[in-house]
Amino acid sequence: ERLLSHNSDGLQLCLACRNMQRAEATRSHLLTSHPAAQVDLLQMDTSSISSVLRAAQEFKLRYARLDYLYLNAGIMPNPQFDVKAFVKGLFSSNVINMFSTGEGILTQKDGITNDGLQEVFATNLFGHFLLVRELEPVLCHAGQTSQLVWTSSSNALSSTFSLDDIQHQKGTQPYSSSKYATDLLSLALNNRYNKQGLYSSVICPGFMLTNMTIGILPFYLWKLLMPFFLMLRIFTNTLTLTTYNGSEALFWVFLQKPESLNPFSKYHSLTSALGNSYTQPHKMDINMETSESLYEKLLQLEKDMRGKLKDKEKESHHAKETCRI
Ligand SMILES: NC(=O)C1=CN([C@@H]2O[C@H](COP(=O)(O)OP(=O)(O)OC[C@H]3O[C@@H](n4cnc5c(N)ncnc54)[C@H](OP(=O)(O)O)[C@@H]3O)[C@@H](O)[C@H]2O)C=CC1
Ligand SMILES: CC(C)CCC[C@@H](C)[C@H]1CC[C@H]2C3=C(CC[C@]12C)[C@@]1(C)CCC(=O)C[C@@H]1CC3
Repeated sequence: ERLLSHNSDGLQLCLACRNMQRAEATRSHLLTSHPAAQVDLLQMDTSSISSVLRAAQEFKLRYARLDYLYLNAGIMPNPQFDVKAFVKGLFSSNVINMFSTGEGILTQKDGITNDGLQEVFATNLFGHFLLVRELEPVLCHAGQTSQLVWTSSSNALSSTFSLDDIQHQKGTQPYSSSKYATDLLSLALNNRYNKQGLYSSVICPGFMLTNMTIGILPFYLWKLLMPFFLMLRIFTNTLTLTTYNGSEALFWVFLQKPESLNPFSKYHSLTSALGNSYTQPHKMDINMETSESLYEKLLQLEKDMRGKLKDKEKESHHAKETCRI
């Protein structure tokens, strides 16, 4: 919506969504305020390898070029709020950090996808990684730049991520781990693709009340807490609260020259106590060595998963042939 308000003439949007009914509703909403806008839809479920491959194929048939790819889809399933850790945090010197990152007070219950991957990892990271790899021909063009924009989080914590368990099978903070892996992956992509004109940046929308976070507490409690959160903005500017404020950095990045952005920075949407939104970079807690190791592991996993998919296709082809005989 913000992109269209800025430039609805020259912009062609393609919304890649898992739920076509919701996608249609979004498209209608955008067309109501911007009747001349070009808004296309594409069905894609980032948690499913075959869906991502199909969507990428379809995209390449429809379009010759992709200038901006917003990698925003994300889940935080079954969030559990640790009241004890929260109360302890309230009386510690870490209290502001707790409200801006959610560190130490949230855990999740992860699931397994049909491909056999951890659901949070597959949805938040691996599906997007595959998509970027598949869309390389439309993203990399001589003499032109393209940009990947990842929605990461202030909850991306190195303590929750391990190179020995990139899917976070063993822990209880898959969300945080997937977001830290996002930061690492963006750096590795810059390292590999900048020469071909493809740049990657990471943003953090701050804390917003959305479908993802609303279930953490009962709805009436959020309502009651709203004045408290607005007051807290005096101490931390990370409480963006609305999606409009949260999208500030996503929009800001669109306006920048990709070459001018720092691959080690995360661009934060922030909102001041007076309600003004702005974007500020913060250095990420990442290094090139870990980022390259993660990239190698993702490439290996991609190879394994493609192998499995081929075997499945062969099996079903064989079953069909046997049926015919
Ligand atoms: N809310 C917050 O405070 C923060 C959010 N973020 C990040 O912002 C991003 C947006 O989240 P937010 O707006 O808060 O939450 P929402 O749940 O409102 O949005 C998440 C979006 O991702 C889509 N999505 C989820 N899973 C899949 C999938 N498998 N395939 C395709 N699309 C999928 C959802 O589709 P559908 O409509 O079908 O559900 C939805 O549109 C996420 O990456 C999140 O991690 C980061 C920091 C803070
Ligand atoms: C008075 C209390 C009951 C208030 C509790 C508030 C917390 C539930 C929230 C405070 C900071 C929030 C936060 C997130 C979730 C909800 C809080 C912990 C995120 C972890 C959501 C997902 C993200 O990507 C980052 C957010 C950081 C802040």
